[in-house]
Amino acid sequence: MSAPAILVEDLHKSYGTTHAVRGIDLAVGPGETFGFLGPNGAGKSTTISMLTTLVRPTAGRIEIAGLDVQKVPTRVRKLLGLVFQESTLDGELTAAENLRFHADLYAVPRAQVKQRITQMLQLVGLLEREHDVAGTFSGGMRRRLEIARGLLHRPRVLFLDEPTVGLDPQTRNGVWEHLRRVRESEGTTLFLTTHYLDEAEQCDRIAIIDDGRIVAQGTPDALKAVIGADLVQLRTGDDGSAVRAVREKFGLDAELAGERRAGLRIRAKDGARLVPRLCAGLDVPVFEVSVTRPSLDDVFMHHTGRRIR
Ligand SMILES: Nc1ncnc2c1ncn2[C@@H]1O[C@H](COP(=O)(O)OP(=O)(O)OP(=O)(O)O)[C@@H](O)[C@H]1O
Repeated sequence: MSAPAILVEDLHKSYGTTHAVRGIDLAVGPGETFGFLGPNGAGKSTTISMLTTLVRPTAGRIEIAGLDVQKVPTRVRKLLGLVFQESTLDGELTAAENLRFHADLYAVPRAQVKQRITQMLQLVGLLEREHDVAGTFSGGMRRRLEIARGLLHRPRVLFLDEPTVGLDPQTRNGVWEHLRRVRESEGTTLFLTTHYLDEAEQCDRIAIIDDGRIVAQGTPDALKAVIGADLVQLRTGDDGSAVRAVREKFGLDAELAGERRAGLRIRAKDGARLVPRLCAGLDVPVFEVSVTRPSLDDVFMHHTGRRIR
């Protein structure tokens, strides 16, 4: 059996009295897309910096494709591709020149460089901009060029720290379309940090990180299944008696939404089926109904008591 692409055991990092990472364990399989989801300051960047040999852990162990990051950092670095929050492209070089510079740094065999650059630019949809200066590229194009560059030397793992932060939703979708193609055609393991819920949804598995600890880990569906039920929200003519009726007639867990006249909330397995029965069975007028499936934000709330933002 091949070694996990990433193996982390009891990882810690302190900066003076700030305990940024407080004992993280995880294993990511080859070819998997793994997301690290958490709010600002949760410890995502610190973790990714340790995984990529840029920051020394205070304690713990990291292996990339079976190699110990602290014992053989130089060998590990060759197995990694990096896309960081801040662009590190040279704006005065063309797209192809940026990639060629990287190919030299990573000693990509000369005979392969030209073809590999063409392949990667094609993969991220930038082949026709090959000879344009990177400084003229939009934010989304720059990010795609960085992804191409990160993959050029065929890394085992491509690390992406907040790969679409600051991009508008449409551009973010575009970047993800290309990341999906990367998964399919290159089979690279992707490890990314994000505080966007929709981005986390794209991952095979995610770890939810808060205050330096992983509070939950699994596939997005499995994590949402822990919440177990849809949220049905109603606004009625008399929310108090509606809550009592839902409990007595339907045997369901209902509560007032908080403020006066803010409605009531019911957790139920199949919200859409419940709604017509509720409307028919309640003796008070129903003004508004909504059914929400559990989101990763609900999962975050469930484990931390807070919203991700
Ligand atoms: N070089 C450093 N020196 C001191 N404290 C640091 C350093 N880097 C990070 N920290 C602290 O460690 C904690 C975790 O920060 P980190 O940047 O890893 O979080 P994050 O989840 O990546 O958040 P963001 O998305 O805002 O980057 C924070 O309290 C931060 O202030």
